[in-house]
Amino acid sequence: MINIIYSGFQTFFSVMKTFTIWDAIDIALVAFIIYKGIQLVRETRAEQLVKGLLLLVIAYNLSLWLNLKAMSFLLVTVVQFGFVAIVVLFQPELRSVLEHMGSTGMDKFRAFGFGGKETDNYTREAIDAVCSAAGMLQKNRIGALILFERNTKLGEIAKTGTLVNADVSAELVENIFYPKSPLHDGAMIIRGGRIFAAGCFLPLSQNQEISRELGTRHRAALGISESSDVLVVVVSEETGVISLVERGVIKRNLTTDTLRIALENGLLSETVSKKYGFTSGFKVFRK
Ligand SMILES: Nc1ncnc2c1ncn2[C@@H]1O[C@H](COP(=O)(O)OP(=O)(O)OP(=O)(O)O)[C@@H](O)[C@H]1O
Repeated sequence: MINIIYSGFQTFFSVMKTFTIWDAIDIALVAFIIYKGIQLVRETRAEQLVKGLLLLVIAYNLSLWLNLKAMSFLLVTVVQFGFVAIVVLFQPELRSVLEHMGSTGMDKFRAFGFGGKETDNYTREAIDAVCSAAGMLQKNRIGALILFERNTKLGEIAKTGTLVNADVSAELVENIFYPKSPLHDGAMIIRGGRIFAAGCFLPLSQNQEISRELGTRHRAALGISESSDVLVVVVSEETGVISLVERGVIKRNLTTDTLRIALENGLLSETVSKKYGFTSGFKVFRK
């Protein structure tokens, strides 16, 4: 036992002798990438996948160590074919992770004061208009689905509806969602503080854990937020409840004031208040 500990120390010190600053940077970089990877897949369907892959790797190494030839052959084959299957099955998650990486880079760019600010005034006006419209729609039990585009472009989604290209005003938002209006069915997209399109069709979320209380309007909001960095405001026709959806997570029962703060935090390059802690850490409503 003492011999083992002694040889362990010897190996450690011989490695440390050749240890340079570049090795430290190398280790720090790998640790950072692993940490970011865990952050990206946490609380997504991919979390289970990563756990499964880790189990496979452990099982493969065990089978090599125990010299179980048939078992290690089987595991290698599973991993090889499994890789292709993973890319196909988890295409939405992989896409979302890559898009998230891209938008995180963009956020950093904005945080240093480049770009973004010139649209803040339009966005602020759009937030005011949407919050005021949400209050009216809630009062009159009129359903609404409003997307605030951020870094992920929603041009393909806009094509499923009608291009509007108008300044945002509370009256126009209310008008579009008025039940007899031709564009009331579907979602409105706000790009750069202007109404870009309305009557758009969104992909529905396939998440089985979404509460059964939530119908297709809310599922559509969750669906688009799973594959993009959009912020979605939903007003329920049935209950008048105002919700905000971001990255597959829904926050329910907002007031127009808490909605405004959440939107400001999520959309403006200089946020006004972090008081409510939105737009991150939402809890998913489960069954
Ligand atoms: N895929 C979709 N893309 C865009 N809008 C959709 C989509 N599916 C449903 N909607 C909108 O949601 C409306 C139907 O809402 P439904 O009652 O099924 O959902 P809900 O989540 O229960 O909403 P509410 O609480 O407002 O009743 C449709 O009339 C349409 O305007």
